[in-house]
Amino acid sequence: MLRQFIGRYFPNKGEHAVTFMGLDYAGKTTLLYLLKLNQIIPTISTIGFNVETVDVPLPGRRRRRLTCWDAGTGCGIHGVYPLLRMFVETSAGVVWVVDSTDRERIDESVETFSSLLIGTGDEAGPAGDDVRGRDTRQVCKSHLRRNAFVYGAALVRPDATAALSAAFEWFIAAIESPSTTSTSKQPPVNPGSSDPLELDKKLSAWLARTETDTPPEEFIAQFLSAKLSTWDHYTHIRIAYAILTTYGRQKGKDMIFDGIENFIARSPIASGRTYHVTMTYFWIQLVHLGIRNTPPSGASNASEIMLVDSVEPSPEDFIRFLLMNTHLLVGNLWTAFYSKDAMTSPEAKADVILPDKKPLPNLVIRDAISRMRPV
Ligand SMILES: Nc1nc2c(ncn2[C@@H]2O[C@H](COP(=O)(O)OP(=O)(O)OP(=O)(O)O)[C@@H](O)[C@H]2O)c(=O)[nH]1
Ligand SMILES: [Mg+2]
Repeated sequence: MLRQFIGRYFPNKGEHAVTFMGLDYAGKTTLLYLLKLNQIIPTISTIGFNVETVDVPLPGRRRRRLTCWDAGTGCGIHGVYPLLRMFVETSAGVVWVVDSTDRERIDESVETFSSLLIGTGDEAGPAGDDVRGRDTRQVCKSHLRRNAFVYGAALVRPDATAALSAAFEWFIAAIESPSTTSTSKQPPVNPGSSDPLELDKKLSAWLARTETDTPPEEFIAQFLSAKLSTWDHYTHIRIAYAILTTYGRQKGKDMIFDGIENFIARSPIASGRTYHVTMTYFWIQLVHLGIRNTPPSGASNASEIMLVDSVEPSPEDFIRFLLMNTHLLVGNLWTAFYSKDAMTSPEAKADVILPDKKPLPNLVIRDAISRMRPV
């Protein structure tokens, strides 16, 4: 089902779709925009995906077009990456980015790579081993089980393109070789990690619901008059999406706060629920970020749209928004930012409190990038 939806909502012109994955701060977004814009741009931790069509360099000044899905870890890697494994299924290949200067986390990167993509977390990294004296490339190589290769590149150096050319030449040959295409479509599932199958089912169920949803205006009217027939996580995400894309953040935010309080007070299907101001704020913030990060439909590829200033998706772009922001399926996503004690406190219920674990992101990289042009 995911494959069909991606094909329909992110159509391409025959180029391969590939996924960039890796630990937080590994350099995925830096790599993506170096390929796209030929410059190092300031990044913030990515939430959801950045999707860009880029012409990757190959030796001899040749180029090859790929659609790259840069999978952000801004909401914590372990809650969201099991779900991303499903996106691997729709990808021709995966670029796993490792920060080779971060010796302390090489093992963690290798273990995460193994457990998510190879499905063998137990036999994965050399846990407890001291990798600091060893070559990063050797550590990574010794754990590769599939058709994979380790390339090194200092992205910030002027000769980065030469290193990337060699890497992408190997990568494209690998994803086009018949022996890899059959296995790459069947990512193994690691039963030990956090419910990938549950998230898989949930995503399929959400996508199926989009096909029978009432139109956005009718849906908003039902919400405001407390007449919706469902009151679950999907409905909440859709309320925030529909209202923010229709009314904008300033007006929409208050409509959502007031509407949810009203709904809980009046609708029998919400009886027993309590209105929670910080939780409502958290989801408004995350949905708003997702909206800002989703290129609207109507252009032939994401890269054309992202370079157009102030174009935002419409209520009809909800499916594209869901596909690019799958972290929103995770109901306890707030635990990456708030401790349980903070979120369940009376103060958090009555008023917005700030996260006590890490700040909510308030800036989207696309805003900065939309002011740049490829060079
Ligand atoms: N010196 C150096 N810095 C790099 C290189 N690649 C990335 N960085 C820096 O590393 C930091 C994190 O890079 P990002 O590209 O945001 O990392 P990411 O993998 O997208 O991280 P998440 O979105 O949190 O998953 C940024 O400050 C980059 O400028 C590199 O090759 N050399
Ligand atoms: Mg990123």
